[in-house]
Amino acid sequence: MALDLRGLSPAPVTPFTEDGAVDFDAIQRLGSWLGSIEGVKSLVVLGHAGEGTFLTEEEQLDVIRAFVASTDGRVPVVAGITKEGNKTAALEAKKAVEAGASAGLVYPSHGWLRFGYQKGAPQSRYKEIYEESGLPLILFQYPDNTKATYDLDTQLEIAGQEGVFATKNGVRNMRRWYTEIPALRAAYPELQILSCHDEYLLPTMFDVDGLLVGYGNIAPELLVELIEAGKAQDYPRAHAIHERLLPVTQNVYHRGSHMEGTVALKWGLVNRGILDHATVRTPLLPLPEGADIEIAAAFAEANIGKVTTTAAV
Ligand SMILES: N[C@@H](CC=O)C(=O)O
Repeated sequence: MALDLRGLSPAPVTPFTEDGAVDFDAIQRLGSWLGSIEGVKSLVVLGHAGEGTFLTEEEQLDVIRAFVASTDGRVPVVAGITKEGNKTAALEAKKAVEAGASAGLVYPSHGWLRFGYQKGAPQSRYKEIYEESGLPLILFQYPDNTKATYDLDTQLEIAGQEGVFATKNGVRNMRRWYTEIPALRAAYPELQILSCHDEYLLPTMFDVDGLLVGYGNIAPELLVELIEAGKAQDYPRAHAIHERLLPVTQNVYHRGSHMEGTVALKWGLVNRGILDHATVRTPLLPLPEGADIEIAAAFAEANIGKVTTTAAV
């Protein structure tokens, strides 16, 4: 029975202490709060929002364990699998299983971003990772404007492989979205389709089973509602949620680069009362002066306040 991600899968940040170590107390606060929200189906760690590739291998495994422990194992943890070679990625997945991960989000091999991929290579990556680790896998579709975006045939072949049960789609090209999502659905009705278009979720909400997003760190309650509205094909309700979120979306995701979004997410969590500060690891840099004040104003405008559940404090 495949893991059910038909709802919200936030990609939690990795909190750090002010001197740069992984902050396990903050992971406990963040994970237990997110995991307590109805509609949250998994926590996806070690992705971009989680600064996964900025952690040592030992820290990566500790982070998986800590997020599993934060919900007493009730909410499955999905681990980002990011190593460049198939063999190294497969071993990474195997260790993630040992640390308690229930599924893996497989990133494209980094070099493909610059050079593109050989036909068949992405399929071999998923196959080798699954064969070595047995970890159920999520197909990760990168944006159309990168060379690591998979054409439809490649996606269909990966989606049909043993062990692949979901896709996280961030293609950011609606022409492709409108043809490729229906084609994936028609070929594999059981494939779980998740959008990750953090910076403009609304247009994708009516075709998906859920969201796998960094945005889920800071406004999980409203995103769960947005998913429900999308599934009900209730455009006015979805649009109203989008409008309410807009100041936050603009201040977190409509920034200079998507990388800044991760830093902004941490400021968002400061506003929610989950983090005390927004320390990140380089090459991420602090946001320009004043951004924290603008983010706080955006949360106030959207009427998103501090978390009050006892699990979080
Ligand atoms: N929304 C982003 C998050 C990065 O992992 C994406 O499109 O993948």
